Amino acid sequence: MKIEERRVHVELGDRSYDIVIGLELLDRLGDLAKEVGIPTTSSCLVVTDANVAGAGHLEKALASLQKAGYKASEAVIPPGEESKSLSQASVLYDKAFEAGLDRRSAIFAIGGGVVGDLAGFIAATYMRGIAFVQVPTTVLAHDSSVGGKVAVNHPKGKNVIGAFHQPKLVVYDISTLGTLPAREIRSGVAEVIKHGLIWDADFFTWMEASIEKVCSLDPEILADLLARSCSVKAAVVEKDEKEDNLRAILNFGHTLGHAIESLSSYGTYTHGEAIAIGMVFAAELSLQYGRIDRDTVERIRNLFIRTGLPTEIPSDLDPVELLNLMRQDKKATGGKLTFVLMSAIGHVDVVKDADEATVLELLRRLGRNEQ
Ligand SMILES: NC(=O)c1ccc[n+]([C@@H]2O[C@H](COP(=O)([O-])OP(=O)(O)OC[C@H]3O[C@@H](n4cnc5c(N)ncnc54)[C@H](O)[C@@H]3O)[C@@H](O)[C@H]2O)c1
Ligand SMILES: O=C(O)C(=O)C[C@@H](O)[C@H](O)[C@H](O)COP(=O)(O)O
Ligand SMILES: [Zn+2]
Repeated sequence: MKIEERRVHVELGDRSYDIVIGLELLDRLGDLAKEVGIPTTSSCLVVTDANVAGAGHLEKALASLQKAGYKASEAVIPPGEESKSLSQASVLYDKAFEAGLDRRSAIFAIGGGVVGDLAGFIAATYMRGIAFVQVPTTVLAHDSSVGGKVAVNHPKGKNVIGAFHQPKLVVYDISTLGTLPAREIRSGVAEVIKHGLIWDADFFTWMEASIEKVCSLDPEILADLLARSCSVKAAVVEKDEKEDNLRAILNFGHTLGHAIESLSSYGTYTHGEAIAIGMVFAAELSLQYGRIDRDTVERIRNLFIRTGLPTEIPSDLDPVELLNLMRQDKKATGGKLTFVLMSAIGHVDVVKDADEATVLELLRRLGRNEQ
């Protein structure tokens, strides 16, 4: 099967790059890297996880890089959020030295958000920063591969040790999504829905009409969907690369979502599942503030339910502990609770001093599954 390749440009001056979306792009990875000027004269390192390697995607990527003249070494990390750690970063620095990477070398991140965030963090810091190429292999990674946020986790919180380091190129081979478990497809769709909710009401309405087709991975529909979702992300990042203000809207649903991930030790919910719960909570809080009506909240909840995502706050998570974690969120300053709240579908604002009593009451009520 053939589809027309889509390209989304991210305009950031001398840090600009393209997101190339299409089928069987791994076979062209080496040539695409050469086109953006990554030299073949220095060694490169391909980072992936064991599931992605086991699905055959690493082998393809290595073959393509070698065919294009790159001397490529590999580093395969254990799958899962636990790998986004300083100890795993240390293992990768050792690999980078062993592979002889120099300041003109590049790192290729082939995988989901975990691989992309971790490998990007190594690229941002090894020898004070070298080039990297994002090769997303999950639906969710349409978000993580774009925008340059790279990080590892710390016991104090998610993504709290990190940097802004833009990739040179994003190669999104949607053929790789064929081996992705169904749960991970749904998880990634949560960030797509987020992009509609924060920026593009028509996109959200289109998702309501097409959600079943989206989850069935029809390549044409998928390519359109991912290009449109990446375009929202690119538009926001172009306006505010380092999250001085506007970029915080990309954190819609993440104040509670990150707290849920952290309190459940990153083991129970995927990132997409946690932020789906967080987005429904943010919609409910927006309703409490009189910013949107009940029908809008239910429209949002229904789309998540139809996607197969959770929407209820887990009753085993203590609301007070969730609140404490939300106070430490990166968006919060002076310990004040910060939420991204809606004023309509497609429109959100950052609210910097949400009332703690209101938030706690809502956490308690929704944790008992009352509406
Ligand atoms: N940097 C950002 O802007 C940003 C944005 C969103 C999310 N994130 C981060 O991304 C991470 C979540 O990313 P994710 O959902 O992609 O998780 P992930 O990287 O853990 O991938 C999900 C699972 O799918 C497996 N997998 C990946 N590709 C596969 C394929 N093609 N075939 C078979 N299995 C495959 C992985 O091994 C893993 O088990 C979180 O750490 C989150 O914080 C970062
Ligand atoms: O790119 C951004 O900015 C985002 O907020 C995108 C989020 O989907 C993503 O989960 C990001 O990693 C969260 O950033 P953080 O700064 O809250 O850790
Ligand atoms: Zn996210």
